[in-house]
Amino acid sequence: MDTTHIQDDLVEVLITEEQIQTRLAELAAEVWEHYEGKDVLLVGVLKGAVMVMADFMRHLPGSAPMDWMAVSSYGSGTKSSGVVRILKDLDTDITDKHVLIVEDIIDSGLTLSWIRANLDSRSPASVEILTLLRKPEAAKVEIDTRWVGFDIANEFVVGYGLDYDEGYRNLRDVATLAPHVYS
Ligand SMILES: O=P(O)(O)OC[C@H]1O[C@H](OP(=O)(O)OP(=O)(O)O)[C@H](O)[C@@H]1O
Ligand code: HPA
Ligand SMILES: [Mg+2]
Repeated sequence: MDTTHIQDDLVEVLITEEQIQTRLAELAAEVWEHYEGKDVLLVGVLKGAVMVMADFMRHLPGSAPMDWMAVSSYGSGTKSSGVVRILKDLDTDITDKHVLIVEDIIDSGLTLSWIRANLDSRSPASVEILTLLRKPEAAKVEIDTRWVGFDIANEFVVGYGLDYDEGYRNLRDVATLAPHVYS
């Protein structure tokens, strides 16, 4: 394990742990109201969405199942390759189910637009998207996203599940990474 202190590799905290929790609680209330009387399956996208899923679902007032897909498009760099690979598929048959995709970030949008098309092809009752972060200036494709936690500037961020080269996911806040780390 790297024993350098994580804070030394950061430029600035953009969103604090407290801000994240407050926003996730608001979103959970909206989502619960939206699906009133319906069963919804939460689909997380590994690995980045682990923290969002864990905290978001605990703000829901009632029970909801979760499932996971693992895809990768970023590898070890800071730019999306645009080539999405399924590393792990859902365990659940989503035919006729209401699906809510839970994501950490929409950057270029390439990953989610691919996932959404893939899930749509399985004849679910509905598919909606919730993302903690979105970078409007980085969008390469438009994505219909019903719930967004925070719109952020077009900078590479880490923490709260988001990695650079698999590191920094355990940072509790969302922060910008110092260029010395990746240049
Ligand atoms: O909108 P995009 O430009 O496609 O980028 C967003 C995707 O990139 C990251 O995943 P990554 O491929 O790094 O996998 P990870 O979640 O395991 O870190 C992130 O978690 C999103 O899934
Ligand atoms: O800004 C980012 N940080 C970490 N992972 C990412 N995947 C897409 N954008 C980002
Ligand atoms: Mg990543």
